[in-house]
Amino acid sequence: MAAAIRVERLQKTFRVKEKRAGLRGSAEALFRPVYKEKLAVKPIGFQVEEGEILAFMGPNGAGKSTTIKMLTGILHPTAGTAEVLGLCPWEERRRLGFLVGSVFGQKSQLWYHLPPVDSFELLGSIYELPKADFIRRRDELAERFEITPYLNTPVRRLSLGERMRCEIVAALLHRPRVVFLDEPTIGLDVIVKQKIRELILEMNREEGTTLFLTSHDAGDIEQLCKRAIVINHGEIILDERVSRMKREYLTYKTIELRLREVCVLPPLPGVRILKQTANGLKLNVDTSVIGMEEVLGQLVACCKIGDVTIEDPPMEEIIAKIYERTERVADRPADSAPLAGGS
Ligand SMILES: Nc1ncnc2c1ncn2[C@@H]1O[C@H](COP(=O)(O)OP(=O)(O)OP(=O)(O)O)[C@@H](O)[C@H]1O
Repeated sequence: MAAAIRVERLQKTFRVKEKRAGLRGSAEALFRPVYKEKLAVKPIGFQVEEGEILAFMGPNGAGKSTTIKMLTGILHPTAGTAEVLGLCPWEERRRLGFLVGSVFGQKSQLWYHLPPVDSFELLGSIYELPKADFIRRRDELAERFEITPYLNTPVRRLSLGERMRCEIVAALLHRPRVVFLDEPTIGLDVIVKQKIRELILEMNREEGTTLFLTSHDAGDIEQLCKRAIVINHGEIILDERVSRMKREYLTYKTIELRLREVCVLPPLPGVRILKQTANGLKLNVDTSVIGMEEVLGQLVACCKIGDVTIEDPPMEEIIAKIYERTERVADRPADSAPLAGGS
């Protein structure tokens, strides 16, 4: 399989003004600014195969967006090389634009006061799509992403989930071979998140699109990706198959229940009660010990449930576990198995 994305020793340093304390410090900084270097992305390297869905995950400020911006040609790196579909993103940005798409969960590419159909029209012209092809593609995507009813509604009146589906359609109009999705499910509720994930998977299956996905959400990674790269402080700390990651780092979930009456849960191995009130129960489930189906089955059998939410461990905890294990591996003899399994 060919590589869709190839990155070698890619690095980005920002020059930032140093902050100084107090009023006097602020005045001095205004007239005699002192700059310092901020290493946002340390030299990193990886490859993404064509048709692969790669999760690029990490906590706030880890360097995910900076990496995506370099791979889409928005930012020039300080050093290193990258190729996306054989093109250098920052030198051949225009050509690359015809081959890749991007969705930024926190930044819209749709005109806020206009209906999506107008933004699509404009994008169709930018991508030089022949009129008939454009209309066929737009209508096919609108149907698949179930946005036909909102095509003529101004974006400002759409819910976040509706807008996100329109954003993805906008990114796919020109049949890109690689799509960068930066936090595509941020701020969405569980059901809408699930829908967006299904649509993303369908797009990969049906069109063979390579997907580069950043997310804080362990659920996105578990459900969408086979491989994940974890970045922290601008450095890749893990490049691993998601199945293995799930076994080693995503080993618990939190279940929160709203109850209609008091519930007495029998002791279950791997299940710890975090909090219990007359009408609520919060549990920690170690999924390496007990399956979620079994726990949910027991809960349904024993309790009158009003509502249930299931949460993945926060990213910070996953990172802490990775470091913990890295340290343990570093203590092992040199001939033992490496931490990063790659793809
Ligand atoms: N234009 C910029 N000028 C100076 N520093 C920047 C700039 N853009 C990003 N940074 C810094 O670089 C580091 C990496 O930022 P980046 O936005 O890539 O992180 P991220 O992993 O995408 O985080 P988040 O999940 O919060 O979006 C951060 O410390 C950030 O403050």
